[in-house]
Amino acid sequence: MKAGIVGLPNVGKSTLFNSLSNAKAQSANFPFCTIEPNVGVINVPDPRLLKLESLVNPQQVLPATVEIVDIAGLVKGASKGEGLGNQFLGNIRETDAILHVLRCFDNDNIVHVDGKVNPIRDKETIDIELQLKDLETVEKKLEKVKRAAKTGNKEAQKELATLQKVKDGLESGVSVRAVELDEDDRKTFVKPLQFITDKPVMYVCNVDEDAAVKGNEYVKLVQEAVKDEGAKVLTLAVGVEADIAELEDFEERKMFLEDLGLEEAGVAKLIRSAYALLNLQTYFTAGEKEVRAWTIPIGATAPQAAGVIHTDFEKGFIRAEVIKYNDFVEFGSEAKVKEAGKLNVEGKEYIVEDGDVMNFRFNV
Ligand SMILES: Nc1ncnc2c1ncn2[C@@H]1O[C@H](COP(=O)(O)OP(=O)(O)OP(=O)(O)O)[C@@H](O)[C@H]1O
Ligand SMILES: [Mg+2]
Repeated sequence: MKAGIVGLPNVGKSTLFNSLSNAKAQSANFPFCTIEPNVGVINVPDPRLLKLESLVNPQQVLPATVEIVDIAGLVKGASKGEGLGNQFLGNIRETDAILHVLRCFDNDNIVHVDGKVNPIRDKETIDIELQLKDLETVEKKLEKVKRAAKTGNKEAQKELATLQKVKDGLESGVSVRAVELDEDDRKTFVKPLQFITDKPVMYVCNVDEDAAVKGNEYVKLVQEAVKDEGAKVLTLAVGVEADIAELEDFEERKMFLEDLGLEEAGVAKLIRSAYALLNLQTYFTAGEKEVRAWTIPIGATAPQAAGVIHTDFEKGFIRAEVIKYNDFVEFGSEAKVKEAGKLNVEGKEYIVEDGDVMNFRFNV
């Protein structure tokens, strides 16, 4: 899974990137600080991993990971080559989800490229740029499809009609995800084009420390503005999150969070929300060598889950031994779970559930 961060220049994108990943991006108080995209890996925090570690005592623990891309800020006209963002929108096309950072804090020392803090206007500016980029994509594709449709090809005519709707929508400021389309047509003709505005989006309201828990007026405006989109709005004191991420010591982190009135780092919540946004879930493997979290789509079968570890596991899948996470914790070890008759043997049709502790049997 891969997520991309977008937003105006100087709104806290790289700061967010730094609070999420252990890669270090340059963040500073001037627009277009970021030029080349930053790519990092996020470890997905999961308290269940710590619990499994304490029970199994493995040589290593490997969390699930998400890749994250931080690009240059976008400005009005970015899609026409204004600023630096446009050339990097390609990096965003390759991601599975968008984190849209909105500046929701006042601070006269931090430059706002459009002069005044206004998250609603900022959001529109970015949306328009992303829509214009998608318009380019659909126009290019339409050229080809039109030719095929002229020859009388029925499928091409259907595709033409679908893409025309997308184009009309984009031209009137509607993101691809909000254009009304037949679900099958969307899957066949629209999904493969990887439109940026078709990706699930989460709005990250970057607030100052005082608003970390309750948000502020700007956040309320954002929530109101996007309520029909069904998109998630997250309030995050991004600057503070970056400071917390710097702390190595667990206790120190905890104290810092308590001072702010937070139970956990906001980025943990953000990552969980991103999982939900993408319909992803986690299963575990727990052996003496390693305890590890794996990411799979909700609804994945046992062989598909095995395939995330290795394609051979999927091809040669025989069966899976499954322990429910709660049973593992209750009985304390695989052997004890077995004794209690709580280890289930499952076949190819088994739909994996979040938190399953799995063992695969396969032929190579
Ligand atoms: N919540 C906040 N409160 C106060 N200052 C903040 C907050 N979030 C970020 N900043 C500051 O804003 C400045 C810009 O942050 P950052 O470099 O992350 O922006 P950016 O969106 O990546 O910009 P660019 O598009 O230019 O790369 C930095 O000085 C950062 O410390
Ligand atoms: Mg930056």
